[in-house]
Amino acid sequence: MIAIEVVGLRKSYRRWWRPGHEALRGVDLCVPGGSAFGLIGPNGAGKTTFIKSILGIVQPTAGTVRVLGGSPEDPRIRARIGYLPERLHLPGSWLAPTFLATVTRLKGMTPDPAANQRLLERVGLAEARGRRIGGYSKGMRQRLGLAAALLGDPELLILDEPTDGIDPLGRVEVRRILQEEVRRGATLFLNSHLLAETERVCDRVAILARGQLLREGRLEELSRGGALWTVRFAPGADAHALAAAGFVAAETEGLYRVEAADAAELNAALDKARAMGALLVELRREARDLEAVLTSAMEVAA
Ligand SMILES: Nc1ncnc2c1ncn2[C@@H]1O[C@H](COP(=O)(O)OP(=O)(O)OP(=O)(O)O)[C@@H](O)[C@H]1O
Repeated sequence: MIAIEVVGLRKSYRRWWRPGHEALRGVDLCVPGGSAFGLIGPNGAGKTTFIKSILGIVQPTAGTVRVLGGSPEDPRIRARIGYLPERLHLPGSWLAPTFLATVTRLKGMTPDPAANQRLLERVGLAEARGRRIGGYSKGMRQRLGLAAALLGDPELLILDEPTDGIDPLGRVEVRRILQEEVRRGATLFLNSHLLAETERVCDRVAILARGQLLREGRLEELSRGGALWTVRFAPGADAHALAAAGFVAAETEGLYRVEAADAAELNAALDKARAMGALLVELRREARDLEAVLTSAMEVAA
């Protein structure tokens, strides 16, 4: 099943006093059901516009959007989605249980006080349930927003910066909740500027910049694309000769790094090493972290 299918999505924000700004410039994207999908990109890339478009909050200028097999404007589809917006507007004079009960009703479900209490416990707000929301800290408001998104075990969770304002230990808890949701079978669509968070939670990633998709794919494939290899030779290898063949000695004895764009280049380098008596005992490609993947995608696009 495909959870989100977007074809040729464009969005121009028009203001009467200046020409329209094109926030999305022809985005095609397919998010498989059950995946944990991370959208990353620099400020102003169009990530929030993309999220609002797939939720039907923003009307696309062109293109088609299908979510859970239907239109995001269909209330029956919306009821199957849990959404945490980037900017939360919460009623300050309310208590958290009242807020959750109201959101439950708005989603067309019957409020279940016991289930909502468990949800507040799950997001770490059990002790704050008797306090007015207006007195909550930014992180607490964010936790409440997450609880609202989780109401009714939605099939698709769309979270825009879910850990914004949440302290480091709280982030670990949120990450655990997101992982539990994916294990339950929910599809997760996450926009986070914390790359380490996306890296830990998501199995697929898309990079958006200046309204266009630069890269998309499985995280392990995107991070594999590097040309750097770590090689271990058996003790006794001639370091000087290896250096001349392009093998740079690493911190640990016997370990070397070599750059090779493809299998042919790598094997040519290894043949040279073996010809000088070096015996290969270990070989692995250096994985790039998400920051390196993003940086290189941005450099290529520049
Ligand atoms: N309502 C709006 N009216 C006019 N321009 C807008 C509006 N919303 C967003 N934009 C513009 O569209 C572009 C994309 O904005 P968007 O908020 O989607 O980016 P983003 O990737 O979510 O950014 P950030 O990471 O900083 O939150 C920006 O240039 C922004 O100024």
